[in-house]
Amino acid sequence: MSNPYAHEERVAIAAVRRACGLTSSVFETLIKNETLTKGDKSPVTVGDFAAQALISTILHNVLPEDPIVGEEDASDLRVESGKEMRDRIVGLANDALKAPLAAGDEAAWGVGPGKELTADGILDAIDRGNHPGGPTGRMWTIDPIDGTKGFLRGEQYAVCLSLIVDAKVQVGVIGCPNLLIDPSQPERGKGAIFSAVRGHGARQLTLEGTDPITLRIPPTAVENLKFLESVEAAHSSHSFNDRVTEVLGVKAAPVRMDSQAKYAALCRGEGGSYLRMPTGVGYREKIWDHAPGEVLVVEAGGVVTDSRGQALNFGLGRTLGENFGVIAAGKDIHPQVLAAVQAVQAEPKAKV
Ligand SMILES: Nc1ncnc2c1ncn2[C@@H]1O[C@H](COP(=O)(O)O)[C@@H](OP(=O)(O)O)[C@H]1O
Ligand SMILES: [Mg+2]
Ligand SMILES: [Mg+2]
Ligand SMILES: [Mg+2]
Repeated sequence: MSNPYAHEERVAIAAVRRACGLTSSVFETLIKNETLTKGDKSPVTVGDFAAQALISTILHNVLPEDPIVGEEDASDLRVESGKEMRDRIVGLANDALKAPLAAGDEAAWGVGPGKELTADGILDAIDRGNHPGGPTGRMWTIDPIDGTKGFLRGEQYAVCLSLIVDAKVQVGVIGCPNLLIDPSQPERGKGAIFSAVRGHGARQLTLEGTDPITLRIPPTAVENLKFLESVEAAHSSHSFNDRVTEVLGVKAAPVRMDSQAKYAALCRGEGGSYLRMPTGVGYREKIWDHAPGEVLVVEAGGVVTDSRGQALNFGLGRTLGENFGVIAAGKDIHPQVLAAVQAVQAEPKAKV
């Protein structure tokens, strides 16, 4: 069967690629007062807002009926105190919209020389990401910069976009400007895009859209895996992972990496398993933090569940609901990792 989402995938790759150009150039010039702290104390930069405006504008131009679940909203930018940041974001988003057409782009998508929006147009584009999510219909998720803390440290981050249809992720695209194209050939440089369509495989491309490689998670013995985990101890429990590592007899230390680059790394054979268990503060995982990664891993031959062994539910709204953690791994070892997680949970003093 031919790829039913070929058009959506092409648009998503073009939007993510353009947004990766924006975020890379923002990083070079980011200055201290260009970051806000949100209500949940997490950072958001001019890059996050501008990249969401850019991706949302392209989606709206190409697929105007599709709702968008975006991480950011423009309320802090609409007030007088937000003027300086607003002006900078409008400039950045318009520079990215106006940038020359790259391979795969079409002027009809509202990009290329001469394509600019007013400040209100940019703020409205950000706020089109206000869809509440839910169990039915089509919707896109945008995480314009996933791993904002990694972005600010100059480490890993990812531009993440997915199409969910009736609660199932059908298309996932993850752009990783700081990830090596090929870890075994560092001289090839950094910048990769990962893309998957349900039932139609997972691929890696360069940021320019060249050199496609099909992704397959290679089989690995459980004792040889290296868990992938967040850098930020507040985002998932490092001590829980340490206990799972002991229970499984895994020798290697975990690999810490920000953002959904972890899902991408897993797909090309790095690590073997991504474990994200809650820290116990009642945080609910957001759908945009997992939707593209889920379809990517499944299409690369892996399995993604929570700690009950159930599939993640993308139909509950903007979050995944009550937090039972996330376990992603190759098909062959997922059952063993899941069993070890459940064994650690059952220990009298589970270090969750
Ligand atoms: N207490 C918490 N527990 C789990 N995830 C959290 C969290 N606080 C924030 N996050 C999410 O963790 C994401 C980053 O994950 P990672 O640690 O894998 O890089 C953040 O995405 P953003 O950076 O897009 O805000 C944010 O949505
Ligand atoms: Mg954030
Ligand atoms: Mg995120
Ligand atoms: Mg983000």
